[in-house]
Amino acid sequence: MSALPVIDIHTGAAPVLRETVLEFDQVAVQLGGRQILSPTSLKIGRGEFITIIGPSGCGKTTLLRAAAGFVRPEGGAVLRQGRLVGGPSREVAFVFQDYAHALLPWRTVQGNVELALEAAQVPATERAPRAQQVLQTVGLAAHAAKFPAQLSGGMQQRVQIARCLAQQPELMMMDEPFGALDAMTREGLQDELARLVRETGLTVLFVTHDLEEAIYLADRVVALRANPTAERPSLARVIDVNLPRPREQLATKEHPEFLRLRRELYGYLGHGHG
Ligand SMILES: Nc1ncnc2c1ncn2[C@@H]1O[C@H](COP(=O)(O)OP(=O)(O)OP(=O)(O)O)[C@@H](O)[C@H]1O
Repeated sequence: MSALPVIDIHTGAAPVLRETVLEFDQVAVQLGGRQILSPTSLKIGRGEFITIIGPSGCGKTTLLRAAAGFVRPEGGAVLRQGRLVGGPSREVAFVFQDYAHALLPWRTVQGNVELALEAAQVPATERAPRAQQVLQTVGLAAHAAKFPAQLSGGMQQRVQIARCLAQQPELMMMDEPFGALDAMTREGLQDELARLVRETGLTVLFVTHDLEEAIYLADRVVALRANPTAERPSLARVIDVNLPRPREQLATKEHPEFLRLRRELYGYLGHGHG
């Protein structure tokens, strides 16, 4: 099993080796007769937080869908733990931007979380305590009996995240999960997610249009390019974010390294250079 050298920014200890959990090996995807992803290679280590940025339509969602086995590449391969990804698996959870449609409105918060446990054929008697435990983790234990429509957008998104955690996935794919939320709620959820990832050791691929969010959350930021060609492939940049953790909204975003990264990546969100 290959491994990536990584500086352990949590402890400041000597470089550690991370086992590769997901590998894109020359992955190429065409949709509607158009090349969306040109051959893209990337190795992702266990517990890494990868954010993906790039202009609209450059294939960010497509990359997540290929990783989850929803899209079959016509070139190259996606490997999970060294094994070819042939289709969807419970080891990979998906969090969508549109929480309102992701949750079942006629089920309570707890009922929505239990859905993941039903799908995994967890015995009925174990479902309630496990759902309650996950709801505790995301701070929603007191709201277990409510219905989604009785919750704020941020809380509904936490229910969706709780449902994914209940699935006990290895990888979490998050497609602009906080895109529809107001700035305050969004920042709160960013910090909560960073904590959850630290505690669970989950590996996350997170698509966002928000450059600050991308840097704030990431161990590495992956910048994709639209309309790839042989000379200008999909993978524009992969940038290490060596900001200390745990991060803080004000202190981290004022850190000189944060500002340097922000300047460096600005061009890749359609501001002219890419
Ligand atoms: N099933 C499909 N058939 C044909 N074309 C598709 C299909 N799915 C996506 N596309 C096209 O592929 C391109 C990449 O889509 P994708 O959703 O991956 O981009 P994205 O970078 O996530 O975009 P956005 O930032 O706007 O969400 C887009 O031009 C989209 O219209």
